[in-house]
Amino acid sequence: MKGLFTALLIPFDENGQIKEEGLRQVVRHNIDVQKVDGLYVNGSTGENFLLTTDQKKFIFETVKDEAKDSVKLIAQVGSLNLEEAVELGRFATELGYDSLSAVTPFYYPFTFEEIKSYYNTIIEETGNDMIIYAIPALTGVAISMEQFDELFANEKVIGVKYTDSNFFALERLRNRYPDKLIYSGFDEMLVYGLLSGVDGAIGSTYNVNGLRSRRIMELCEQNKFEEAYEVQHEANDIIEKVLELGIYQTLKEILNVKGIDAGTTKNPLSSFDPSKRGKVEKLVEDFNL
Ligand SMILES: CC(=O)N[C@@H]([C@@H](O)[C@H](O)[C@H](O)CO)[C@@H](O)CC(=O)C(=O)O
Repeated sequence: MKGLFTALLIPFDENGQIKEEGLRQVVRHNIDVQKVDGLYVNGSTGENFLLTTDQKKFIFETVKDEAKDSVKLIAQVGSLNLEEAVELGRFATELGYDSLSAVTPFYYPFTFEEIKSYYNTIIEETGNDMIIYAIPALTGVAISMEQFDELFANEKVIGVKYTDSNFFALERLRNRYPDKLIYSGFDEMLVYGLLSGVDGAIGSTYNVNGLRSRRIMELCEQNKFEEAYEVQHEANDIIEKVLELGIYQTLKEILNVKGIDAGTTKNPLSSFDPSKRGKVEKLVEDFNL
């Protein structure tokens, strides 16, 4: 379960329906061209929180059918509706997903006891492993070291997708839990995560920049940190432009420019502004995406 995982983009049509053939093309592109080690399915990048339960299930099913056992598969099942999270967890587990993941419950000011109960319920009801999806910037939920102690006390909690810029906390977590899986969640900080000893990375830009990101990982493994940092600079030139133009819209447009049917985003997310297509074509050319 170590290595480079793409947070999968999901192609939608103008009516918000999933484009199955496009989804299969995006899966194949990640496996065959970006050569990732795994896919993180129905995460933020997959616009998960805009979908119906049936759409989430269709995605789990289609991705598994296309990927088979060629890469590791993590199913993000987090939901404010715990019954839905359990239903999705059972469904993905029966499909053979290697682990579940779930975002910390958000919106309401949940206590840590409520958050812990949420994770333990999903694990008890599914029997699968769990990777905590911690993203304080979007959920407002920060997990303390002591709280990680309690979550990691459940041996089925195998790790955390650490999407935060607190590298002191990351270093302390790595030091405290050498046997748990820690994934870097911010692609623009991949090299710092690797320096902190993460076991892998999960991110959106690997849909289009997986090969360059793998290079950063390889250089860090070889202790060639200056060279790794140079490649991170290139990756961040791409990420800066992608963020400026709209992250998910632009990542999909890069794939569309390359002839992969990545469709569009789902309402209420706005679709890509076609007047900016020239900027995307230049990005693809300049960085050999
Ligand atoms: C909010 C968001 O999209 N975060 C991305 C990052 O890959 C992010 O897009 C990237 O670092 C650019 O900021 C991932 O952490 C999200 C992720 O793994 C997911 O799709 O669940």
